[in-house]
Amino acid sequence: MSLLTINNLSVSANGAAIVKKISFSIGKGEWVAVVGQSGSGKSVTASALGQLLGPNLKAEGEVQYKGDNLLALPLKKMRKLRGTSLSYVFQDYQGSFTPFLTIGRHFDEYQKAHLSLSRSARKQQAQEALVSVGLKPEMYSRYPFQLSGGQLQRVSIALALLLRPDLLIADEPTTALDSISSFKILELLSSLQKQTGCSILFITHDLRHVKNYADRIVVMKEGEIVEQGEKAQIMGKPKHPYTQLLIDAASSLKASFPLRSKEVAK
Ligand SMILES: Nc1ncnc2c1ncn2[C@@H]1O[C@H](COP(=O)(O)OP(=O)(O)OP(=O)(O)O)[C@@H](O)[C@H]1O
Repeated sequence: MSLLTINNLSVSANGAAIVKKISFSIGKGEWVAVVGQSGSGKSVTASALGQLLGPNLKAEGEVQYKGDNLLALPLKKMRKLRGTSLSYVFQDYQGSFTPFLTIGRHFDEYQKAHLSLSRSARKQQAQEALVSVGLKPEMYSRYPFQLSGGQLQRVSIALALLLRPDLLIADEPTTALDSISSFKILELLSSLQKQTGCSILFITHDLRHVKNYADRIVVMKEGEIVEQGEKAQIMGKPKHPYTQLLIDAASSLKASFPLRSKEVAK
């Protein structure tokens, strides 16, 4: 069953097309990966879904979610949906944190905006969320600069999933991390997806990040979808030469993917 359906989505900057009439859907509980090289329009597509485009960008088309076209939703309603229905994790996790606020304060601000819980219930919920992403509850009192990149990205994921959204949009969440931390984040997302049943829209330029996790793959090039389908078909029998190029690039990079979980100490 489809959770979100994108129909002829286009994004333009001052009349110049960046994303060109793309259509794909995300099923309930499905992990859909959007792959393509830098500049192919992946992030712009992800941002368009939650009305997060820069002021000079214009989106057209339809993004159907539970009977609404997200592109046409009044901003107030869209703000309510962000976090509760669709949530984001970004590559630039550092930028999502205010340096002089503790991790606990970040949770607190978010909880106060969306929930009506007592102070102690908020703290308990936040600490449980930290534990759910493999962090110690004591991290609650730390400042962002006292955490590693991988730990901070885990906090971003805990925050993004706090309100149990239907869809997590993960825009290159591992790009700024070393390969072992990246692997751990991918494993974490996979296990959280199983626990919560959320769908994941995973944006990446690196097909190695896709092969263990995605159900379906959408390949973008210069703002267009050149191919989409089940992972086995795309990886095993790509139809488009560009997809083959991405596969070749991924297999020529002898990095530490895929590692087995037990080889990676926590
Ligand atoms: N606000 C903007 N104004 C004008 N052009 C933009 C804007 N944001 C993005 N672009 C352009 O749109 C194109 C697609 O950008 P996008 O960030 O979606 O690429 P991407 O596939 O996510 O690349 P990467 O993997 O490097 O993040 C690029 O050519 C980019 O320069």
